[in-house]
Amino acid sequence: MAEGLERVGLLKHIEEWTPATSSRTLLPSPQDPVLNQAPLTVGASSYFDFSASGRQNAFESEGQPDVDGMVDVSSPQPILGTSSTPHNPMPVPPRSAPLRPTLSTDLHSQVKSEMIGANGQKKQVIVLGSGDFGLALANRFARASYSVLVVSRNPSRIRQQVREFGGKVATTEEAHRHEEDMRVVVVALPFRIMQNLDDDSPLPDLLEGKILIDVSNREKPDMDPGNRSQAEILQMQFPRSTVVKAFNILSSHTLSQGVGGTQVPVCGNDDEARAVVSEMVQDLGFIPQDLGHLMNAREVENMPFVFFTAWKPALLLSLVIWGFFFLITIINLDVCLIVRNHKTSNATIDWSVFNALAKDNVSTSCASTALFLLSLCYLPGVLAGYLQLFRGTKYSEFPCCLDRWMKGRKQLGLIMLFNAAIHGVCELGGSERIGSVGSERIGSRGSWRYPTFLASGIYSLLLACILGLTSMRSVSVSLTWREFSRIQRYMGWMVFILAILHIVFLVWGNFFNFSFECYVPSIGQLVILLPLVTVLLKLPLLLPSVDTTLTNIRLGCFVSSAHQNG
Ligand SMILES: NC(=O)C1=CN([C@@H]2O[C@H](COP(=O)(O)OP(=O)(O)OC[C@H]3O[C@@H](n4cnc5c(N)ncnc54)[C@H](OP(=O)(O)O)[C@@H]3O)[C@@H](O)[C@H]2O)C=CC1
Ligand SMILES: [Cu+2]
Repeated sequence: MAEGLERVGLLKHIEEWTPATSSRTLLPSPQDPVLNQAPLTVGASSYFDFSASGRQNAFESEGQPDVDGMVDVSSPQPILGTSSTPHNPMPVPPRSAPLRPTLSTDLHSQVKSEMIGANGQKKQVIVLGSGDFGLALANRFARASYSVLVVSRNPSRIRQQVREFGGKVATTEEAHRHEEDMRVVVVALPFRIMQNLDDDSPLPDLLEGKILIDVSNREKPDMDPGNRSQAEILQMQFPRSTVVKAFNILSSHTLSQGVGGTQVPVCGNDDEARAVVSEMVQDLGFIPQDLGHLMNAREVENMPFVFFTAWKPALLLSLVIWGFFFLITIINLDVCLIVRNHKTSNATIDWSVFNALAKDNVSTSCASTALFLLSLCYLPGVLAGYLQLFRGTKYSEFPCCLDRWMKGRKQLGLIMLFNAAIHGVCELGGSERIGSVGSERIGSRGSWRYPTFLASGIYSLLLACILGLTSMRSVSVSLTWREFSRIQRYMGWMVFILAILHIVFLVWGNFFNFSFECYVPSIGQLVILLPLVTVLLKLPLLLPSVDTTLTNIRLGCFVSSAHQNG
């Protein structure tokens, strides 16, 4: 083995201990072809992709969602990937400690020139294992013009398939004999197989001294953050190789569908090896997210187990709000009607009022929830504005609850749209209450209030749909930063104001009627309160002098000497 290494000139390099230096996020520029591959479905975060985009959406247009205030909304940001820095999912541990034996810079240049194709030749990679993931990855590399060698125990089984996408197949022994100059190996074998290699397995010889890309995932999440990652265990098993964790958050389906644009965490102890792998990630149309030390693979291996984490608080809150309004509609519109009828005519209870429960009550609850959630999208931005004015800077963190609230706005916004859409569709069929109860409130169909009430609701919903559409990555990439931010900010507020008007026309004349017929205020009175508070709080921020100060703060200027001194 040592002879083999000397022959390929590696042994003298791999003895070196090179401390890693800096962590770096390899993000493409807005001009990067990767970004312009439209339309890309972005892994798990497709549809209205507020989350992965570095841009702010309508529900984040104020108060700088980049909570630490390091991203300036006034200057163009790369469309994808900016979120990796402010929203880095894990802390990168200090990088000062000496690490494992790593590839030296010389070796890296050698690897790069041979593998990255600096001399005009094809970039090369070995994929170990011909399972679903191994073959999907090999295919993807071949499509990115790599020279791919798939190493299998049974090459004849997959030869035809691999040939079709332009790859080669070999056994481990053949690969070791003929492909010694291929420096990067993707280990696409189940982890337990790597742990139970036979003593006479030829694999260690093949992997010796190479960059090993560990794509393995755990079978269940690791609850103990102190436990070593599979990548670290692999590194211990092959101390003369350089292990880099990457690609594990993708699925074989994503790879074979040609989907790109997803952020792929890359971590390993060697800076240069990470750079090589990051470049490979980029070549496949993904966005490398350099997470530094291999220790971070502990978190990275847990990522595939994350299940709607970001959505849980927003969904729970929306459900509570919806349930509350549903209860109010039942009391206000149904029970109240029964009691009133019973009192006036002493007739038997008319259960037929509940006939509209499934449609009209649901529709009203959805409308109320939508407006309430819309207020919750804008209120934190307004509060953040006051906080920034008070502090005189954007370079300070928001309190924890405000921070989490701001980060949850994208989810709240989408749930708002969902509720508004249900309301819109339900009302398409006509509401019995518009004809009966509604006519008392909004006036007869001939009056100006009824069509204005309808129009404000319809326009609000349509604009909200446009907002949602422009937040889709495939649409947003076709807009400049300025276009995007203007649409999101101004259209967002238009949606909000129109939705408020929709309710104002509904409760017109009855807003100050506090008779509380069934001991609860009307649904209109309840639902309008928070939006009004939000708008009233917003108004002082629009005063020219306040607006200028706030704009300066958001451009990064300090306007408070107190803060500067502090
Ligand atoms: N499937 C997916 O979507 C994803 C998978 N991963 C990770 O990728 C790795 C591979 O996954 P996947 O392709 O689904 O796994 P599979 O079980 O489908 O394939 C693994 C391959 O390993 C080889 N193999 C199996 N047993 C042995 C053995 N005893 N000795 C040597 N080689 C063996 C086989 O290839 P051959 O017969 O050619 O030797 C087999 O096809 C795993 O670590 C997994 O966690 C990560 C992200 C997503
Ligand atoms: Cu409505």
